[in-house]
Amino acid sequence: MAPLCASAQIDIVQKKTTEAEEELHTFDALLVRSATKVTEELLEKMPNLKIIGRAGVGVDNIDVDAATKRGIVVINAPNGNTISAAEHTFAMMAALVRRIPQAHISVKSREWNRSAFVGNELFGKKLGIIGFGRIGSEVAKRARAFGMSVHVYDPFLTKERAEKLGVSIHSLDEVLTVADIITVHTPLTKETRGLLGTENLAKTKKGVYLINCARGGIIDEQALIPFLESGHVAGVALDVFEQEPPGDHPLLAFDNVIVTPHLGASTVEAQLNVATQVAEELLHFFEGRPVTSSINLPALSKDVYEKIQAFYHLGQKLGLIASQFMNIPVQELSVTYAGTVADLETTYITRSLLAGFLRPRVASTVNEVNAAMVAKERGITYGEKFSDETHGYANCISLTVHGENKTFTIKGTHVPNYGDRIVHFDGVAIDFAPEGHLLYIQHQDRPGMIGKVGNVLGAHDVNIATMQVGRQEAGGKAMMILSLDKPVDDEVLQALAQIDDIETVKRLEA
Ligand SMILES: NC(=O)c1ccc[n+]([C@@H]2O[C@H](COP(=O)([O-])OP(=O)(O)OC[C@H]3O[C@@H](n4cnc5c(N)ncnc54)[C@H](O)[C@@H]3O)[C@@H](O)[C@H]2O)c1
Ligand SMILES: O=C(O)[C@H](O)COP(=O)(O)O
Repeated sequence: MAPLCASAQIDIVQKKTTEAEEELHTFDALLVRSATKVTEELLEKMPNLKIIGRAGVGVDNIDVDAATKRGIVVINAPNGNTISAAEHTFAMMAALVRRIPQAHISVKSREWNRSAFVGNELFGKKLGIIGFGRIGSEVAKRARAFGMSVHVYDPFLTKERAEKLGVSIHSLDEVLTVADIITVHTPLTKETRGLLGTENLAKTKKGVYLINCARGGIIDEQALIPFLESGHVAGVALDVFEQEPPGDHPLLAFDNVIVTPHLGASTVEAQLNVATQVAEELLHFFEGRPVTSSINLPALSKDVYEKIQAFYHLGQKLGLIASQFMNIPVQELSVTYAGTVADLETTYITRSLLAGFLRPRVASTVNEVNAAMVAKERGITYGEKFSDETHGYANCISLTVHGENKTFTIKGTHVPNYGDRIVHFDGVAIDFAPEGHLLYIQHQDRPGMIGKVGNVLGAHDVNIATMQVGRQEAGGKAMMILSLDKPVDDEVLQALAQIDDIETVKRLEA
């Protein structure tokens, strides 16, 4: 939190959401740990919210889809508590096989019963790890130091990474059947909920030990009961529960089930790490700098951000202008990158362009977080292409919009230390800055057109800042793009449209 406390721009309110009902609508940012449930209902009460920071890893307490729909960025602190969670898992493993909690209670009860607490060694045992990300791999390192062999199931794990960490990759069934101890380290998802349920528990070795320091529900708590009763499962260590707190849960009655109250990340070090990480990201966000640990935005490093920043702005302007020009339903946007921009992280630029395009069309907030989702909802598809055709510029972004019976193409370039320029507009080569109050006029290429337009605008007290003209061929289709000191109203548009040889007049705000 220190970075936030040091910022003069940030006011910090530290309360439970239920205690802040009256103020909820005022907050720009929300920082939470796992106990706060960020539901759609809560988000509805927070119309000002722009970012949610999870001071930890798991975001299963946050309705990320609902946040994305509202254009709210969700960030987490993905590695600040990894070591603490891995150490806690290992502490639970040792406690489980040596029955330390039970022995502790016994001695505290003034007993001295050494024969009741004969345990097992970890040395030489097969450890099954399900989910081999940050925590799973740290657990593996510690297991190897204890002389255990490590058998991993993770559908996304590469052979190279497994070899590097000295573990063997297996199918889920193989891990279930060979492991003496199984520890789960996946997120809680549709696929992992109940992963160790009746069917899979039946495949485990008789006398297996199980550990869940990841998320309640990965091991099905109800399914576990008969396996404990029969002695098939020798012991279970749980730091997390399907419902937290678990209340009077039947599992708590088993002597060989050892538990902690979701303490994996509860160390001084981990809390300092995650709080600092998420606070720094939050400040970056409000300073308009890239955030690197967003759940609902592609990751962007500072270096990459600095390179794409200019194109990000250009993309947004291309989308904005195209959307107003094509003020009809559209089905498809096609973006082509050429020259230096084609080598950059274009996903971000495309998202920005999409957000610019959608902004004049939707009432709700649309930004690079929810642009793809909003486009999908409205049946608009989009795609990226790459080309060598830069039209003589160092870089060129070309956007083609496909609507019913009409297609429109706009191309722009970014000139360092000069700015953005639109260099092609609806088939005509032109050169204007996509800024401010613009007026598009399509007309026949005849002498005197500029004067006539100037007269109408002058008569309505509208000052022209710049004027660019272009045409396909002499005497054919021609266009003017004017930049004005103030927006024009419908009366001015009608007066311009009445000039002979003017075919279309459109207001474009950029
Ligand atoms: N107890 C605690 O206090 C505590 C602390 C930190 C993290 N956690 C939890 O630990 C878990 C792991 O965290 P992490 O930082 O290692 O995450 P991670 O994203 O680095 O790793 C998760 C791994 O699970 C794998 N995975 C995903 N679906 C899978 C599936 N169906 N089968 C097998 N593997 C699958 C992924 O490929 C990934 O490698 C999360 O649930 C997190 O919320 C708990
Ligand atoms: O996912 C996590 O980071 C852990 O479950 C820790 O959660 P907590 O910080 O809310 O204890």
